[in-house]
Amino acid sequence: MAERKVGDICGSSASTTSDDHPKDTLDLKPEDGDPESPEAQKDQDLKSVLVTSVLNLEEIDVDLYRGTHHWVPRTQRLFGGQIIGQALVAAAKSVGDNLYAHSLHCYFVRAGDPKVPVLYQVDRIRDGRSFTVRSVRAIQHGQPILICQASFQMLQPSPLQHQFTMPAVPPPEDLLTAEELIRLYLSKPDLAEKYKLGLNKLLAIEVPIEIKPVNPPVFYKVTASEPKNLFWVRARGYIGEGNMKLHCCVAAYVSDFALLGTALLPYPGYRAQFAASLDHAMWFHSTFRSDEWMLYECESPWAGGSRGLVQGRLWRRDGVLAASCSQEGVLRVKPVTRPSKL
Ligand SMILES: CC(C)(COP(=O)(O)OP(=O)(O)OC[C@H]1O[C@@H](n2cnc3c(N)ncnc32)[C@H](O)[C@@H]1OP(=O)(O)O)[C@@H](O)C(=O)NCCC(=O)NCCSC(=O)CCC(=O)O
Repeated sequence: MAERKVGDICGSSASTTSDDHPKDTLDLKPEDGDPESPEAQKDQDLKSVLVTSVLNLEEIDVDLYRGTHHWVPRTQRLFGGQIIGQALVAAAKSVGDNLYAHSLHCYFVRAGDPKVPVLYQVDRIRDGRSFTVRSVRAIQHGQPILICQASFQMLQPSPLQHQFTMPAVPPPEDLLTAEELIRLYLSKPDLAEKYKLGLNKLLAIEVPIEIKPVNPPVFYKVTASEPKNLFWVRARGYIGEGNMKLHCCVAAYVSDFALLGTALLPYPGYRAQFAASLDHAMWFHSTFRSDEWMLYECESPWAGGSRGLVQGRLWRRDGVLAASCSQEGVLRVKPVTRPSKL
């Protein structure tokens, strides 16, 4: 598959500036303009696999694209965030540079099969004066696995602007990554053998996202907590200024990671026997860089009927609310059996 510049993956480009009004820029150019320069090559080497692989769809026909997989959860059903991110890439292909993704709504209707690619069929629902809407069916074995609607808007500033306040948390520089935490636990001399296997399996997972939990879990120590979680997240590797639509696609991928588990936090006596996202909705509020640390604030306001509702807010480091998401998932649990103390 030919290497593509960041700018053309979503078919348009708009710089991700810190102000609220991204300026149109040309497609991403290596800093010194010489694509063969060591700096550009370094960027190319460091470029996030999310950009070079996961979100880099192959065009099969008009409004028909094919996506491949990079990382698959141990459940061996496709990661929901991958399907959402690829669907948004497909939707954005036929949307102009002057329009920005502002929301998406999806249903996961069948489990994705990691053994075959995913086809994305785009339906151009409407191109309005200010808003443009696309509908996308993610298809495998001739059946939809995801149905998604995405809406894009022209920039239309307004005097009505407000947001919640970003939670006060330590900066990412003061925290450890998930990998560093696992290595720290593995270094404990008294760690039971049975835990080492599980932790090493976690280390081996090549998730294209870096995560720094704000309140690091104490592995294998089961205590109930509120259904709330905070962690710093960013795409692994370099994406660069590039294309705001692409950063929204990466954020869509990131937003589904570790979100549903928030609903399980109050129930340490249970473990998920069957858990899967049923739907996912997302709203994009301002420009941001998905390859820079962002605070992901997750909470679950409700659970019941073998389902859990979880909500997330992605914050820029400067306190600007970048995106919000909501998701309901099926949560079928069973009691955790612990070895008897006797
Ligand atoms: C949600 C479902 C499963 C609903 O379909 P159905 O109604 O036909 O299925 P169902 O009757 O609910 O049964 C689904 C599975 O649950 C099992 N099942 C049924 N009742 C159960 C119970 N009381 N306790 C435990 N398991 C039970 C069934 O045996 C079946 O397992 P078997 O299938 O083994 O027979 C489907 O719409 C679907 O798969 N949608 C896609 C969900 C998805 O893939 N989301 C994104 C990935 S999830 C994600 O990304 C989260 C992150 C991550 O995965 O890490």
